[in-house]
Amino acid sequence: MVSKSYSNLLDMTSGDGFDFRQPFKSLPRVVTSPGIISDPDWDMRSDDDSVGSASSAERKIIVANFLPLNWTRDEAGQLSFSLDDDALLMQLKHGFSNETDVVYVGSLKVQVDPSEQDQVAQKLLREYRCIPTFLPSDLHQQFYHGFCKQQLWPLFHYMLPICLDKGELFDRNLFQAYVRANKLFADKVMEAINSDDDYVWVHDYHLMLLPTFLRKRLHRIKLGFFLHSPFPSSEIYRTLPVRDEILKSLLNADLIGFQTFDYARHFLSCCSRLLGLHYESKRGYIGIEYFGRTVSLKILSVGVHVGRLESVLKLPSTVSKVREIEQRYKGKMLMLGVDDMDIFKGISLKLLGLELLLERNPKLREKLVLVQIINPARSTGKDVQEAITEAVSVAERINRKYGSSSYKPVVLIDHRIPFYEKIAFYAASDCCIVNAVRDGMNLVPYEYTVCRQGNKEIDKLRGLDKDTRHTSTLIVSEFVGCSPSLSGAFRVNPWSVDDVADALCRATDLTESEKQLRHEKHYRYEAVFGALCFFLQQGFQKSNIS
Ligand SMILES: O=P(O)(O)OC[C@H]1O[C@@H](O)[C@H](O)[C@@H](O)[C@@H]1O
Repeated sequence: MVSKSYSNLLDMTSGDGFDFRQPFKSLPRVVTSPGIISDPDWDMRSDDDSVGSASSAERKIIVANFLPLNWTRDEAGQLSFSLDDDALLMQLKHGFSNETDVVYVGSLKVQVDPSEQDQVAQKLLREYRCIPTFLPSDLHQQFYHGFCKQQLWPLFHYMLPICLDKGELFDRNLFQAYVRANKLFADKVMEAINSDDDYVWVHDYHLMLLPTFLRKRLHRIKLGFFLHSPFPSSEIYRTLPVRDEILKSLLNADLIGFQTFDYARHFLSCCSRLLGLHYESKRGYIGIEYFGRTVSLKILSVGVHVGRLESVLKLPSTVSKVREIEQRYKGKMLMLGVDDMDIFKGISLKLLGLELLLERNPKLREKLVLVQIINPARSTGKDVQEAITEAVSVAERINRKYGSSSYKPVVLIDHRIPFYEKIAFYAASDCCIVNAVRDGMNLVPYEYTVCRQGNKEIDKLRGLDKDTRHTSTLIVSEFVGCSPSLSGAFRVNPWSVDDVADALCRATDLTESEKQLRHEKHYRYEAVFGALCFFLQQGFQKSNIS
């Protein structure tokens, strides 16, 4: 069945015939009959499309660019999949009750031949409750590597496209690919929706047009959107040629979640300055009136799953890795950086800070090591390649200047390492530094703090008793979302190499009791508030959407 509204959407994907700026007129928000929605104009599903039965348990449909799945292909070309327990989306599941049926919709990180897609889709649904979107590879390229990574990602991290010849300028073809991809995701979400009680929770900047497509097709949908990345100041956001389309689409959600108050504030400024909308703020609740609907805004900061980190920390492989790392760097202060390879992580600026520190403090040479773990880049852009080359070249220069045959001040680990090994590095490091020039939240400081608290096995390894107070030292850029919550960290302006070098220097000079106090401040926050944040993230509850 192709309804009138559906054909409009098809028009829109060809770049004309549909105006995103038309809001949806208010229809009654009351669900009149539980179960299958019967309004044919809004309900695009057929019975065959549905996943599960109408009487099944509460269902959350989590939509994200990538499914939380790892894949491998054997020599015969046979694909196999496994759940990626480390994926943030998997962590969200821990907050739902066992009765909740969680279904994921998203892309696979591997291209699947059309002849295999049905079989793979059935298997993934049956075994992992995952519904793959199977974007054609040219569409994925233009949507993800084009519009998302080259245009939205920089802008949302405050970088304006000023270089005309670098392919940074707004490209309407790439935007159309973004529209087409979002529509394909919407098709798959519609397959997953089974009843009016299902909640759809859309994640991140890749899918900002999904609320429009979904609201158009199922007006009474219960729809939340969570932005993992920053939402920039209105002065930056307003430069986006499709600013109204995206803003209005987000307003088609019932609930919009942001990592920090500042990002929500920027969003509100955009709504008021660009769309002339009013909002109401009362007792921690912010509501925007939008064509007869009230859209709620919430701060739902992502946190870490403390229990999961603790269970990995306990593994014998982790404990023996901690021992190995501590022996390798015995007698040296171990500093740690853990970043994805991305132009906004400030890795080279961090290294320049270290270089200045060693230049100014000869007595620290041979005494400290920075281990910088760099997860492989997801973006294929030239800018990322340049950032890698730059970081490697600064690290080599530092090692040439201040290293020796038995000492390297900088150790770059530029490949993915197993999760337990990362956890072991956290546990073994005296100091952790996050120097991003902009980042939505950044969970590294929280993971580091939990791991430094250690456990009985690690204390035993170090010959410590159960009353030992633990220590940790954090240096954190003031431009990352988690920064305001870390009152015991050295906050730095990552653009100031002097500032970074000073913070590194102060970190080398802390007394034991200062390190304990700073650690305890963060650990208390993490164990109590961090867990709360984590569950708030699950807080896409009935009360949030009336
Ligand atoms: O780099 P991608 O694939 O666009 O993914 C973006 C996301 O990457 C994650 O690693 C970050 O934790 C998120 O904050 C971010 O939004």
